[in-house]
Amino acid sequence: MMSQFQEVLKQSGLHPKPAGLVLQYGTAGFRTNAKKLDHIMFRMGLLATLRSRKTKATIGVMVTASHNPEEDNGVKLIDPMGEMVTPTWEGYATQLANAEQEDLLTALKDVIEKEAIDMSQEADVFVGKDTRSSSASLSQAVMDGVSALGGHSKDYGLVTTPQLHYMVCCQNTKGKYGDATVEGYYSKLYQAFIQLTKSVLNRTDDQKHLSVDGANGIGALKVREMEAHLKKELQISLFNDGSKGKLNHQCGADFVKVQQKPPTGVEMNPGERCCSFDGDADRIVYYFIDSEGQFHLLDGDKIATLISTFLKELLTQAGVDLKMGAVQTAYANGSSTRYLEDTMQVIVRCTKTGVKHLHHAAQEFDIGVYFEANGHGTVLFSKAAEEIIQHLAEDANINDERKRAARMLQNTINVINQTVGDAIADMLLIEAILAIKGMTIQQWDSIYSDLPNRQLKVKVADRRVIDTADAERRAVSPAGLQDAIDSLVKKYRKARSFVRPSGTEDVVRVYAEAETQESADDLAHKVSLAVYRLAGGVGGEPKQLL
Ligand SMILES: CC(=O)N[C@H]1[C@@H](OP(=O)(O)O)O[C@H](CO)[C@@H](O)[C@@H]1O
Ligand SMILES: [Mg+2]
Repeated sequence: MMSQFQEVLKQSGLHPKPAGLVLQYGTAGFRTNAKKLDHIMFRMGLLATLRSRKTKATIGVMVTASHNPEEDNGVKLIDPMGEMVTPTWEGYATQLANAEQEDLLTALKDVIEKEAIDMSQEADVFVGKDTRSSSASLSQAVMDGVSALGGHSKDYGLVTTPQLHYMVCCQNTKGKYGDATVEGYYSKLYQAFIQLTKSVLNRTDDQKHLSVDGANGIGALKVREMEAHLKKELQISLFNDGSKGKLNHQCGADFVKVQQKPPTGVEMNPGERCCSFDGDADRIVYYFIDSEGQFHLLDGDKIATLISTFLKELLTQAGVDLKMGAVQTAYANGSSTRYLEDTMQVIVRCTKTGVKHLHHAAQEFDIGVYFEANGHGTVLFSKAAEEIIQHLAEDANINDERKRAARMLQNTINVINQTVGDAIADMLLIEAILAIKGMTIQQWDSIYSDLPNRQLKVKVADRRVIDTADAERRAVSPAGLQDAIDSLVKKYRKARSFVRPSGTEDVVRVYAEAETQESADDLAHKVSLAVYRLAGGVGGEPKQLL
């Protein structure tokens, strides 16, 4: 044990912390300019090793900054079942990250003591990285941290974030969830996809075709890898594959969602289905242009609706009574919530932003469909629900329709990545649903109409002055801000607006929706001004959108 600490001391000198630098484990781990992250990575290697000893299971560490610029990087920890690391340990991550060089051992020993960790336990850590130029050396720093504390690391190299979550879950369930290899991942997903679509006759090449914007990131590489398996049942045209463009630059799911326009680098013909991944392939959005050249976005809300409709129909056909719910955040378009609740009669929950909150809420249902509006989401099936479905699929005494539906539910379970939102898995499920329902993207889009909306950012001196309640839908501080928002919202029809400090960027986010785009833009702008004035805005006043 003594020698482990000496090793940490020695090794940490090679990954020194810049004095005074303070970073926080936020919504999606640590995320900032890559140059500031070497010590963080080393220390997260240390922490993952402790977490592995504590849980007696394999822990994952993913090096990525998702949709953020190529110059940035980040790191997130994955718990044994493939879920985000538990909040207490996020706190340890922050403590460890911010300990000055000379205090590192004390901070480390503090965690060991608080958690009563047996340092003689084995420790295993799976490490993955995205395609950023800084990712190679940063993931090496993670592995240096693991080995300094006597843990074993396995380097998966270039993988998507959801692939690494999947590996961790497979490993800790001893293969019950699948094989902990990239090959195992593809084979599980594509077999389920082929099973789902095999009964659909006469699909034309047009129906099988999908354009994918890989955001010049890891998702593009992985789509290429998987393509061969799909046996032409899905014919992908891949754009922004990383061969020339810059990661996430004018492309990718976040760009398309926030800008509400097509990415650069994608050839689009009217009516053709297109989708965009983000930089670590845990988000997906769909879109198309119509014959008038107008752009239509099908975001996480539309995806959640499509999947919920499909599952509800299958449950009815299979004749099983399982409690299904949908989980959204305040960013969900009001029309989607109304459609799910009123038309589909599905229970809808609203949580704070951040996948861990949605994931947690979705676990309350037999079948929980959760999606952030930005396209991050998946479906969770309770163990009981999986068992009921499996029994039904194998039951010799039920009619063909019920059996067919039960088998489809089974294949849906297999195609989806239940550990975390997964662009590739979600894409396969969506493509299968559209094929089975014989639906075009236009038909999908017309299930309900989005309310026009706008997202803006405001820079303030300290975004922590904004405190929110009611799943971030109301600002409780600073004084007067919520009143100001309320009186602005009243001036527009079908309007809603809220503000919250971002957990990944040093900004306050403003969201507004209303009956017309002009009203949504105007409301978002006026709320931005209120934030600027009441919450310590810096730089120039927010300008009216042109
Ligand atoms: C409005 C929005 O899209 N916010 C995103 C963004 O979080 P912020 O806390 O809003 O910066 O990044 C998170 C991590 O990727 C994602 O979970 C979340 O949905
Ligand atoms: Mg991402």
